[in-house]
Parts: sequence; structure tokens; C-alpha cells
Amino acid sequence: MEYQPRRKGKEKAPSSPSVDNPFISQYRPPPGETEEERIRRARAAQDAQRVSKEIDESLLETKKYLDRRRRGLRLLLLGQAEAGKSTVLKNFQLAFTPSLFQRERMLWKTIIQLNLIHAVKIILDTLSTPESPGSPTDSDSTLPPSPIFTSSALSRKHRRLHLSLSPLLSVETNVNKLLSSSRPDSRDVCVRAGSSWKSKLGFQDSARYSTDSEQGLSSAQAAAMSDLTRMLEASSDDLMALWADLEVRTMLASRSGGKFIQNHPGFHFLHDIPRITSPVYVPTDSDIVRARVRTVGVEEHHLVGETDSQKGSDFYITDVGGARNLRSSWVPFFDDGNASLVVAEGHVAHTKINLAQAILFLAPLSFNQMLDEDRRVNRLEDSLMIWRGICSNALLANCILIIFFNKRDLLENTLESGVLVNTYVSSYDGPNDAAHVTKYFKDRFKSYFKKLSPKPRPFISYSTSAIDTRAMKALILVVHDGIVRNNLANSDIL
Ligand SMILES: Nc1nc2c(ncn2[C@@H]2O[C@H](COP(=O)(O)OP(=O)(O)OP(=O)(O)O)[C@@H](O)[C@H]2O)c(=O)[nH]1
Ligand SMILES: [Mg+2]
Repeated sequence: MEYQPRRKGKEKAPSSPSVDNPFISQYRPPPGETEEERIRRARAAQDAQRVSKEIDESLLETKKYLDRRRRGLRLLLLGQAEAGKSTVLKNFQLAFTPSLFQRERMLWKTIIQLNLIHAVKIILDTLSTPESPGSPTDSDSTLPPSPIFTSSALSRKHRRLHLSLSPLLSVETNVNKLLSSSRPDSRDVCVRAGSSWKSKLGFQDSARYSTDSEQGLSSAQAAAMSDLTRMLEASSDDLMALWADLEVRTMLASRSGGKFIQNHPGFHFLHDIPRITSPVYVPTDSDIVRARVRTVGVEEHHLVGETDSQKGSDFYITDVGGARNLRSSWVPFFDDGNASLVVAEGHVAHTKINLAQAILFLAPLSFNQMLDEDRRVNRLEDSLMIWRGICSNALLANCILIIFFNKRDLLENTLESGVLVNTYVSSYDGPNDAAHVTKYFKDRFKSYFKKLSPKPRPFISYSTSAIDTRAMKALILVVHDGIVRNNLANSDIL
């Protein structure tokens, strides 16, 4: 869409003389005008002029805004649910806007508390459901089973723990309701990023929020959050007893093939119960990148660089929800139709203006896991399917594509625990270690890339662990520099 500046009200259009200008002729004095009519006409003309000026200013603002967007770095994060897109975004914020990240730190406290309680809920649900012979035992069983409390396998101690932790679960439900504009998702962690949860947690704007402030909260929200902190502190001993219980661990391991505990977002916080349940708990950077908030829809984040080397630089990072039912919101990035997209700050821009310079595709090598939303679909096959669509898309032909083979730490844990890749991928006959396995899958992604790209472009891939903030910071600087200078050559860094 080309921007055409509007002509000022007083300027004459070259092809039509002012006598024909309906705007001017409308406010010309009619013959025999009374004083009252003259005042009314003058007022109407003034109003019309004011509106015209406002429209001009707004168009100018929009033009400035779009020019700024064009000059900034525009990055699109894609990949399936739980691939680590939002975690990579947090790493960008840490690298380029550290003081904003610092100001938002306390917002994550509630999310992390909810993540911890969600993990406890999964444990209690699992314990209270009898194991049926046909129930899935694979490592990715993240769906909590139905909460029928038959408890034959539970001892008196477990029942007491279940009972004493129940009020905590109710408080979690209340906080979830306050934070989510839609029905909370029982499958996953609580709040939805698209529902402006940060403002619901009291973050009014970057300048006004302070770590101890609750001024932006309604009294109901503030009460629910302090209830949450109080209940967690009171339940700390029971939480520790539950997590330390060997019988509980054994039962969880047998229900999940022994692996899903360490992989499920939220379970990580069980290792830190005393710290997180403390009333003076302050989340660390590592806690924040571990915190899980499901993204719904498309969110554009505008970062303005704060560090010396990036001061004032604009970054427009678009994060999307990766679950299958949310992928329709990706269409504006793949389809050259006339669709418009509402972008930040209330401006509406044509999709072409939104085209990213680079796509960061997150592909965890979760070869032994199925999608939560369709237990018949292997996660890695799903990633390959999305990747093929991105590579072959003509609209994205000039876009730099970068893959992060994410969750390297989990891949290493899985392989070290003895899971054989060959059991899941029969064509794999290499050594069962992370380097060889990563190379094998990288070659598969690369061959689709070469075959399907509308024109030749470099294949750029990195093996990442997005929870490793230090390594991510170094990588983000390399990637940013490469995009800006357009010098990301074929890269096989692993
Ligand atoms: N262990 C480990 N966990 C990771 C890694 N990257 C992300 N995570 C965790 O995985 C969970 C999901 O990550 P997100 O960034 O929320 O995933 P997403 O791609 O944004 O998912 P959607 O918003 O549902 O599309 C979070 O709890 C992260 O902390 C990683 O490299 N290793
Ligand atoms: Mg996300």
C-alpha cells in the first residue's frame, strides 16, 4: 500500500479549480446570510478544519510509524506449541531491554506460583486415577488423566496430603479465572498471554510499575494473589513431603515411562519449593525463562534497545501460538491476500508491511513425543510439516530462515536415560548421542529446505537450549548482527 499524503484543505487541486471544490463551496456565505447563520457557518467550517487537521496528523503519524517499522528489525517466531518461541522472546528482552525485563520481574512470580501448583495438580490427578492397562505410558503424557478419586493405590498419608493441598488448588483456580479472559485451559498452564495478563497483574506501563506495587490491581485481583502467596507458604511442608515421597515418584515414573516429569513445564519448580513458596520470593532470570504461559493468537512485541550497542534500535518480534487450533492466525504471514493486520499502537497495516526480515523457527528434537492436541501425531513430524510449508512459501522467498533445534538439554537427558532413537525413527541407525542425532535431523530439515525453497538461500541452524540465558545472549547477538548485515552464511553451528 503506497502512502499518499492528503492535500491540505487550503491547497488547490491542480486539475479542479477551487470553485468546484465541494469543501470550499460548502462554507461559502450564501446570499442574504443572517448573523446567526454566519456564526453557525463559521463554527461548522472551524470544526471541519479541525477534523481535517486531525486526519492529516494521524496519517502523518501512521507514515512515521510505518517508516520506523521498516527501518527496525522485524522477526517472526514460528513453531509448534511448547517449542520455546516465547522463551526465545524472553531471551531477546534480556539481551536488548534488560531494565524493562527487570521491571517486569515480579509479574512472573504469580505465573511461577501457578506453574508450580499446576505440576502438583498433575501429580495429584495422576495418583488418584487408577492405572488402566491401555493407558499411554510414553514420556510425553502431559495430559492429566481424569480426576476420578479411586485412590486404591494411595496410602493414608497420600490421602491426607491430597486433602490438605486441595484448598491450594481452589486458590489456583480463582487466580486463573481472574487472569484469563477466556476459559482456563486445564491441559496447560493457566493464563493466556494474549489476554493481557501483564496488565491484569498490575503492570500498567513500563515506567510506572514498581516491584512492590499493587496499585494497578483491582481489590479482587490483589486479594487473590496474596491468598496464593499465603496458601503456598502454608502448604510448603506438604508440597515438599509430596515431592520427596518415594512412592509418589515411583508411581509417577511408572505412569509416564519414567521421563515426563523432568520434561513437563512446571515440574522444574518442584525442585525449589522452599524458595518459591517463601513470601519474599523474587523470581530469578532462570525462573522466568522456565515459566510457562501459553500464547494465544499473534502478539507483536516492540522492543526499543537499551544497551549501548543497541540504544534506540527498534525490534518488532512477533510471537504466535503454536498449537494446531491456533495456526490459522499465522495466515496473514503466509498469504498474500488483502487481509490487514492490526499491529501495535492501534495502527492497521497491510500484511506486506508486516513481512518479517527473518523467521526464527523453533524445532525441538522431541523424537519420542506426541502433540498434546493430537496424540497420534509425532512432534518432530509435525515440526517437519510446518517447516515444509515455510520453505515452499513464495511470499517468504526473500525471508531469512533460521532454525533453532531447541531443547538440546532435554534431548541429551532423554538419550542419556537410554531411550533409543531407532525405536521411534526406524531409519536412524547412527550412534545414540546428541551430536549424531542432531546432525541426522538437521540433514532432514536441510534437504526439505533445499528442495522446496523458491530460490537458493543459506541454510542457517543452531542447536539451542533456550533456558541457558548466557549462551542464548551470545547467540542472539550473532543472529541479530547476521540479519542486520545480511551475512548469515550457511551455518552448521551445533
Ligand atoms: N528444558 C528446556 N525447556 C525449555 C527450552 N525452551 C523452552 N523451554 C520450556 O518449555 C516451555 C514452553 O516454552 P514456550 O516458550 O512457552 O513455548 P511456545 O513455543 O511459546 O509455546 P506456545 O506459546 O504454546 O506456542 C516453557 O516452560 C519453557 O521454559 C529448552 O531449551 N529446554
Ligand atoms: Mg508462546
